[in-house]
Amino acid sequence: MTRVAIVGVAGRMGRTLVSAVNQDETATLAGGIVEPGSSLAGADIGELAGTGKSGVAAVDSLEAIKDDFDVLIDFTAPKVTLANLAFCAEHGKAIVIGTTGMSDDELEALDGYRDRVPMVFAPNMSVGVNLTLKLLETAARALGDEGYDIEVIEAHHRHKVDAPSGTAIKMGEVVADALGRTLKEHGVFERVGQCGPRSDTEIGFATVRAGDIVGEHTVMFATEGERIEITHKASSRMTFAKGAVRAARWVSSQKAGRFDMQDVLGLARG
Ligand SMILES: NC(=O)C1=CN([C@@H]2O[C@H](COP(=O)(O)OP(=O)(O)OC[C@H]3O[C@@H](n4cnc5c(N)ncnc54)[C@H](OP(=O)(O)O)[C@@H]3O)[C@@H](O)[C@H]2O)C=CC1
Ligand SMILES: O=C(O)C1=N[C@H](C(=O)O)C[C@H](O)C1
Repeated sequence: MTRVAIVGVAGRMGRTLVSAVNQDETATLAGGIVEPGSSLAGADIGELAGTGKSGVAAVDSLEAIKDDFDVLIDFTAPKVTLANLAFCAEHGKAIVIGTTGMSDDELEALDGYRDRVPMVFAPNMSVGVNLTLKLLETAARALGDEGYDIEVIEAHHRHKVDAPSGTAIKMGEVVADALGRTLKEHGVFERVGQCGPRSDTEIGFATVRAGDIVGEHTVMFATEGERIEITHKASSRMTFAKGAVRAARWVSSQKAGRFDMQDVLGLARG
């Protein structure tokens, strides 16, 4: 049994994760953490998630449950995640990180833990998106140098705080990498006013924020006379949560290292 604790347990993903751990026979709910000082500390995390009483009370510090869990699942915010990584390094815990929107400095700080913590870090834990990344690599290799313009379009709910989504950036990186380009040089994240025609090699990003959209991503390869669109649509957060629980199980038997969902799913390059 993998003993799992969930940070941000009252959040959209936190509540879905409680439900996903409950449905998994190989994982057990060992703790739920809310923000320090939160009025939800002490509440039953099953009741918070709407799945019924679990007998596990939310706490507002990891210290309080440090002996109770093996793997932390963290879908919160960059600064919170980095603090939790430091805790995991100090206490010999593994971690699954779904948090997106990290700056370059924050990503560098996260990477600094790769020799001290077994971690899975992925902007999207769904099986479908991770397979889509493979399809994109193939499409980019076949089309990218043949005069096809590449654009990444994503849509999410009105509450999302980072843009473009971590998944959109990852999709852009996969395509750029397959073509020997970088997003630093070729990514175009804003077009407004007299911005001129697109260049042949740029990879453009467009963002929609509206209503309750769970998460949709399209990569478009367009040329004179045709376009190909590769689209993934998530209709339930459960797809991310199930992936995260699968990652928790997988990472619990790994040594220190930075892994992603391609490793968990056996899709990584050989
Ligand atoms: N990798 C993937 O597959 C996916 C990644 N995500 C990413 O996960 C992250 C969270 O998304 P979502 O669940 O929608 O966001 P929410 O805002 O709903 O949830 C975040 C939760 O973290 C809590 N929190 C903030 N600070 C702390 C702290 N110090 N200790 C404990 N809890 C804390 C927040 O509490 P409060 O509200 O009180 O501030 C909130 O409940 C985002 O970065 C999102 O992009 C989302 C879906 C899938
Ligand atoms: O914030 C979300 O909701 C999501 N965030 C992730 C991202 O930024 O890519 C993954 C998913 O699309 C939902």
